[in-house]
Amino acid sequence: MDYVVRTIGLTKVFQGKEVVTDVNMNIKQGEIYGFLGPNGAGKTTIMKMLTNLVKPTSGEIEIFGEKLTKQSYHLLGRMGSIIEYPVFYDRLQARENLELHCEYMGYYNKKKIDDVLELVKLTNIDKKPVKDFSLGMKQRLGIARAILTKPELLILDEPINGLDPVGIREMRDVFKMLSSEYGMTLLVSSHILGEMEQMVDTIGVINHGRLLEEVSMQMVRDRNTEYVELVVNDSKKAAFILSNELDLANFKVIDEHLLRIYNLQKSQNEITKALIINGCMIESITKKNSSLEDYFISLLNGGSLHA
Ligand SMILES: Nc1ncnc2c1ncn2[C@@H]1O[C@H](COP(=O)(O)OP(=O)(O)OP(=O)(O)O)[C@@H](O)[C@H]1O
Repeated sequence: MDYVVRTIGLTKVFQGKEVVTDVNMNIKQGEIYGFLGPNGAGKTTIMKMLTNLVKPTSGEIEIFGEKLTKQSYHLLGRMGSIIEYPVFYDRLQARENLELHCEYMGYYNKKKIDDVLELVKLTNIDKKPVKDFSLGMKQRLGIARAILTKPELLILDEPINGLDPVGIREMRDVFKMLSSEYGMTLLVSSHILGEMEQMVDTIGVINHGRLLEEVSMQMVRDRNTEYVELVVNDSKKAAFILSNELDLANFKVIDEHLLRIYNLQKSQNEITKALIINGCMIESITKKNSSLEDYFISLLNGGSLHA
């Protein structure tokens, strides 16, 4: 397996406080890797270590198979990033900011500037200084700048912060396109699960500086089974009917009124009928999906992701 990023025991201590602890993360070539965790979990600090903005206290970082050191300018040149808020020359226009970035990076191709502006859907911006941009527009401009030199690895800290739902969808499409068409590898952080779940291939869940889980999104989806929720007057009685009359075994009594039936092999009609005939009163019967949110929240020990 080719990994674009690997960290081994990555740890950071700020003023005696450990904010990143023994993180071993693995980002595969060409994937979109999502970093999920509440504010203050340590996402930004890890991203800063990956881009040499912060020095690790201990542990190692490998990027493109090479160990990252203070002198790794050649590795940094193959990366693009926005960490925390993108900073621009506020009184200049978007295009002027991008031209300056090209010069700074030793890269000049005016055609590319139009391409990236179009890609992030920043239009009708001529003559407007960046200081008049909305937060969403600044995010788009930041992404345009980060992809201008076609990096192989793109690191984006909360890139969809400040975007409206349409903007979020557009950015998601841009990220997917960068990964599928340009083979770019992306590391994207967010504290909102809903933003991540439709976009990433692998998710790394981080809390209190620890990587709690690194798992493919497909595996997470497979784990989330559908079930039928039954609200009845007497769940013990209902359980008896389900197993004796309908031969069902895969259900769970949650409390005295609530049951969940997994891997349903009978129709809801059959269940309702059997329960009623046998004298059990049904208040409701609903098909449900145990949400991804439940899964991640249980992972974070009941702590809310929306800090
Ligand atoms: N330069 C610093 N000096 C001291 N403490 C710091 C420094 N930078 C970050 N921290 C602390 O490290 C912890 C992790 O912060 P970090 O910004 O990495 O979290 P995060 O998951 O990115 O959250 P956010 O989304 O709020 O940026 C926080 O408790 C923060 O206060």
